[in-house]
Amino acid sequence: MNSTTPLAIGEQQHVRFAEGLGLDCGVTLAPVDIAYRTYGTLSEKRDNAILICHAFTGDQYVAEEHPLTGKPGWWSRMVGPGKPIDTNRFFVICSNVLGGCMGSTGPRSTRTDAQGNGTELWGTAFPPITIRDMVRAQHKLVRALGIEKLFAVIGGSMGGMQVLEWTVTYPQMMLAAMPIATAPFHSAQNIAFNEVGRQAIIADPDWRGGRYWADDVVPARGLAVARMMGHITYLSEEALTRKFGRRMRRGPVGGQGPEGPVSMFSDIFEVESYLRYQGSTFVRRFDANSYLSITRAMDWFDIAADHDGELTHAFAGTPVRFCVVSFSSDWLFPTSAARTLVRALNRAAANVSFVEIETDKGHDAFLLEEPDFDRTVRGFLCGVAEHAGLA
Ligand SMILES: CC(=O)SCCNC(=O)CCNC(=O)[C@H](O)C(C)(C)COP(=O)(O)OP(=O)(O)OC[C@H]1O[C@@H](n2cnc3c(N)ncnc32)[C@H](O)[C@@H]1OP(=O)(O)O
Ligand SMILES: N[C@@H](CCO)C(=O)O
Repeated sequence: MNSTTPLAIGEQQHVRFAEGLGLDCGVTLAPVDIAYRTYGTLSEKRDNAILICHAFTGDQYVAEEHPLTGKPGWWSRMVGPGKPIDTNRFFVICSNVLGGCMGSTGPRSTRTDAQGNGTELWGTAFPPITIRDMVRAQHKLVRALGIEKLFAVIGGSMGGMQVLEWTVTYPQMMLAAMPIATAPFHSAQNIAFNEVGRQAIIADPDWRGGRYWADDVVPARGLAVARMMGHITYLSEEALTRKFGRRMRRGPVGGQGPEGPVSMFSDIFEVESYLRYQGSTFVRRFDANSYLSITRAMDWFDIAADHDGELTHAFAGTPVRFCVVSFSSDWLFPTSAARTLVRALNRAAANVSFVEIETDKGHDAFLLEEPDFDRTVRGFLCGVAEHAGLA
């Protein structure tokens, strides 16, 4: 098969675990639904599966048209026949995270009793979840698909947190790990940004104590502002300058625009218009209570805290092969955080390589065209496959 082979998309999309899932907070969440997509074919030996973990607002539509936005999958560039994560060779799984809003159990799911009856949504009564809870849910899915060992677990940003959690919780269940644009703990600055986003949502009168769905409204303004602020952190000063500089859509205050006098409240600069657009399109595809729940899960993430405060202990004796990737202009999950991780892995005598990609695109560079990054992903997977004797 070659790169023109049509993408083989699996039929399965959804699995329900009636017994539920024990969460870090002590609650058993039941039932638990996991929505997922698969691409490619599982080998007879079941040894070619790659789990892709999505970032904060991503979902399972990694390599196919998104059902709400109509846009290509968020990693269509990376996943497919002949692509760096080659579906001619690998069987790719991607599931919507626990707490998400694209089919997996989350605040927007109906809360059911033991008999499966229910009409109310979870909303803010949804129990607090952690990155480890997300990974436990993925682990159930992987086992339900009949896979005992994953070839690799790969993900960027919050997806990278899940990759790291996989390596410490289920190290025997995976050959390789590729944590991208991530960190072993969420920094004070990142928690601070998340808190601003949460407060923007909560301050919106349409949030209604988290019960907005009961009144058939959404806190659109708060959620859009949260995304606008978050989106700035996903880019870089250089990228914003390159894209927009100080370009204006409308003349100076007091002048005349196409719709009349220019108000100081208009989107005068192109960059403002861009952010407003990013905010408004986000509201159409994401749930505000999921935003609250998932940002908290990220804030709690701290691998060392669960291992006597020593990151090295988390990886002691790990059999996993790591390739850690960072991007030079990423100030949200900077290269320094990746180095902290790599140093701990080295001290644990882990098998680790580290690549910093030179780019001005900021944190979201992992979602964009970056030939060096593509080569890194392809090279690492090919190397591990050869070493493991994968056909
Ligand atoms: C890993 C995961 O799980 S995926 C996570 C979920 N998905 C995302 O986060 C994707 C959403 N994020 C993005 O699209 C990010 O902007 C990026 C950085 C990844 C994409 O970057 P780029 O491809 O360079 O797109 P860019 O940031 O320029 O945005 C383009 C959009 O802005 C619009 N736009 C550009 N300039 C302006 C402007 N001045 N005013 C209004 N709109 C504008 C474009 O029309 C385009 O709209 P479209 O998406 O409807 O086609
Ligand atoms: N832009 C991506 C990455 C953020 O970390 C997202 O929204 O999920």
